[in-house]
Amino acid sequence: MATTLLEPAAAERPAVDHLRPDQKAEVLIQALPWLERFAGGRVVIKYGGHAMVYPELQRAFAQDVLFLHRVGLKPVVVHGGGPQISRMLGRLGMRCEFRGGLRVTTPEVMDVVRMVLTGQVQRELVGLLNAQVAHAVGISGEDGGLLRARRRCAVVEGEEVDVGLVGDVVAVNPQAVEDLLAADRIPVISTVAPDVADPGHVLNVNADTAAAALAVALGARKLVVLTDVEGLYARWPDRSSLLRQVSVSELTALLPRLEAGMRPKMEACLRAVGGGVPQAHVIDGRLAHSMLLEIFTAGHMGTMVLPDGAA
Ligand SMILES: Nc1ncnc2c1ncn2[C@@H]1O[C@H](COP(=O)(O)OP(=O)(O)O)[C@@H](O)[C@H]1O
Ligand SMILES: CC(=O)N[C@@H](CCC(=O)OP(=O)(O)O)C(=O)O
Repeated sequence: MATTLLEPAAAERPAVDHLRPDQKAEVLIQALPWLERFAGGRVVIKYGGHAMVYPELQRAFAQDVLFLHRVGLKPVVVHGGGPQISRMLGRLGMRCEFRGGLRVTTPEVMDVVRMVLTGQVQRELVGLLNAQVAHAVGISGEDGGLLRARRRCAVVEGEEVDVGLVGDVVAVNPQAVEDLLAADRIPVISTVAPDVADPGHVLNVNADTAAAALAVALGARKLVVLTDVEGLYARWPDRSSLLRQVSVSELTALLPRLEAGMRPKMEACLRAVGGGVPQAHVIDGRLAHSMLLEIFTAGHMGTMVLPDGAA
């Protein structure tokens, strides 16, 4: 019989079968308060390119999103694809450069970014989510006026550096996403956005940044950012310095010392929590089902960013 995303083959179940019946029941009982707390709530999930490299992790991610949807939450997926864009640039013999965590984006690179994000990564993700029941619908920041962006610089050693056609989100019109949520769909969003200063052209928006702007505009209960580390380390790469919880003020103080990829992520968490999202999390996408564990169990995963005074 064909295996579906929600119903794995019996051979794939031993991870649960080693539990005693009372332990299995306990897992279900413990999830109940979290199911109640987040029922009907919107959760914006940023699925990073590094977290989607292995097929079994992609499958676990899809199962988690479908689980959230099935139990009555409203998941909204914002996907990255940095490694996938870099691979395509390499295949095309084009230059690939990052400054301050942002890709240096020439007009030629922008064509590749748009093609890979909306034409490849988004398509594959929607296909994966729709393998069993077709709830997922892919859209990009260009569709229905969803995102508008303005060109921004990167900050390298305190200096502003031009990175070309890179944008920061300055306006969100969430109506297209609202329509999909009202129809019980799972929106899957690529982060290419028209330039407010030049609407005929598009800008490359970091997916963390876009996820934060969308979480605020949608009134999300949580922003969950999946990446390829356990969370935020206070003294990277010292693995004993993982921060389980950090306040907005603490993170603001830490931000100038953060390197490359982690900087846009933590800026995004600050933006989300500063904009009224109660919690933002950076969790390990290499751990299968980390998102379910984060949302439905006590003792959260990764790093949680909270407003000042909420700890
Ligand atoms: N303080 C830090 N804590 C954790 N990771 C860090 C830190 N500083 C830099 N990093 C790097 O940031 C990377 C995550 O960012 P990135 O590669 O852009 O991921 P993604 O593709 O998920 O957006 C980690 O793999 C790690 O190498
Ligand atoms: C401006 C900028 O850097 N844009 C990113 C967009 C994709 C992204 O953010 O992907 P991840 O989440 O996988 O890193 C890029 O071109 O790689």
